[in-house]
Amino acid sequence: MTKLPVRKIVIAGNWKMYKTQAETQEFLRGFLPHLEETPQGREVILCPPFTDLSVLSKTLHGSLIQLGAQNIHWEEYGAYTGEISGPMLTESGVRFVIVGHSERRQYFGETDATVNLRLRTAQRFGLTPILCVGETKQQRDAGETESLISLQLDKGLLDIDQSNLVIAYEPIWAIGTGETCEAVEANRIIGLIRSQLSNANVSIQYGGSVKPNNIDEIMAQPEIDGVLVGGASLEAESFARIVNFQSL
Ligand SMILES: O=C(CO)COP(=O)(O)O
Repeated sequence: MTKLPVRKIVIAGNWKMYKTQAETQEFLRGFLPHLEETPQGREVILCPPFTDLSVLSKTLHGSLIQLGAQNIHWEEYGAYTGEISGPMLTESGVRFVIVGHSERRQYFGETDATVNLRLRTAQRFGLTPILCVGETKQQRDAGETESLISLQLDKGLLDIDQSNLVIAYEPIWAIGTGETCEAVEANRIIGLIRSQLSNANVSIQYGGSVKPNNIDEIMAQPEIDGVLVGGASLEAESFARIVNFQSL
């Protein structure tokens, strides 16, 4: 199957809880020159900690990079210590927001229901949510991968506009472990995810130990439209190699 041109290539760096503002400036000095070689039509997104957003939005103005956030609360404002709202993000130049990352589900009590609320709110404020789904090693070994992901999609995507959405398949056992899901297997799961969507043109990423040495093979898969990168997005040279992947 050939990739339809309407499915955008979306490459995002999830910086998690890494990089001060000074470290962010340093990263940009090394990274930005590489974007001159980036082929047209690739969406490049950086999702830094909140404190880096305004620095980045000033520096990145006019560049190819779009800004993403790592969380959004479902209320516009209120007594929600530690949370951040849609208007705060859009004011900082944010266009995308990661929702339902496995680290939020695992450590911060995120459920499919709260994921759905956050997705709705992101869209309400004109942001494009990146919904993360994926199974643990235990669930994979028990043969539950397909049913678990199907449930995450069913509940997460309730009443969500699929024309303004990115999905990331991130098998939890492949995150930060150096153990990548085989490209062919990631392609299979992403195909299954697509078959459950009402809009077949949603861009679907793979995430989990994406590195310069496996990016070309991953992006050669027909169902995979991009990547969500953790560790390898923190270093300018390695993220540049990923963004400038070569088509096989
Ligand atoms: O969680 C991830 C991106 O959201 C993946 O992290 P790693 O690339 O470090 O495995």
